[in-house]
Amino acid sequence: MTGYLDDIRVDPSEIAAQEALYGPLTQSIRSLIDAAIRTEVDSEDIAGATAALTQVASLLRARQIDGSYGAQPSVTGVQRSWASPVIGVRNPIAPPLILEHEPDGRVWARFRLGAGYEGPPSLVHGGVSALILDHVLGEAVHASGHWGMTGTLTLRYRRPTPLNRPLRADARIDRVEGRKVYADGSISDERGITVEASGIFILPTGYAAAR
Ligand SMILES: CCCCC/C=C\C/C=C\C/C=C\C/C=C\CCCC(=O)SCCNC(=O)CCNC(=O)[C@H](O)C(C)(C)COP(=O)(O)OP(=O)(O)OC[C@H]1O[C@@H](n2cnc3c(N)ncnc32)[C@H](O)[C@@H]1OP(=O)(O)O
Repeated sequence: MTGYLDDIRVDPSEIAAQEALYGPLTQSIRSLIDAAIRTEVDSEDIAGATAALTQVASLLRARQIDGSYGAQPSVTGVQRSWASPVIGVRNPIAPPLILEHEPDGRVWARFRLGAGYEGPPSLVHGGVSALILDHVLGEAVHASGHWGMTGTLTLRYRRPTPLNRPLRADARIDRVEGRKVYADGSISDERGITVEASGIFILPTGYAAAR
């Protein structure tokens, strides 16, 4: 059965080769998203860009996987995350976050969010903060040797989160109660915490714990 945690293994050098191939494409599309939001070129140039992009899309569509990215071959589950909207090497809407893991289980990342993540003018959209915190808390759960679906995610937006400034996300697990793992985290700017999160991640009925 295809499940949440398919574990299909491939050679790490193949993963590195794919990262080298797809990483620059993704970065180029990220830059394109920002360019499209902020461009002020005239209508002729917009029409030209639209035509060129239609061509690029049909080039990429010549051969595709069916449906979503899903579970792909991986040594560690890494490629399962390549379509992630938070860390995905193949997802241009991912900022992306480059996650660091501490020996004590804490997970953190430094990042910046630009024009594509705006909510209130010049500020980060609250749903984007929720997306990031969901993922980073989930990673802390996974780093602790558990895994689970997000059951409940509670956020407290303490101060506005600025666009185009250095930000940091942090997460750690608090405790494990049966199939439920409780995790906490935050997003901070240079002045301190802007958003706090706590989450309950639940191993679904019928699934085995990760390790
Ligand atoms: C994509 C997710 C995981 C994939 C893992 C893949 C690879 C791992 C690699 C890396 C992972 C790294 C990072 C993770 C990245 C991103 C995280 C994103 C996560 C998501 O984006 S995920 C999508 C949103 N998420 C859902 O789509 C959940 C939909 N939902 C369900 O799938 C079920 O609803 C479920 C499973 C939640 C529970 O179902 P169930 O049948 O297993 O649970 P059951 O009823 O038996 O309850 C057992 C005990 O949990 C309590 N309980 C039940 N529900 C609760 C709730 N909602 N909140 C708080 N407590 C709850 C009960 O009160 C009872 O508590 P008690 O034992 O004390 O009585």
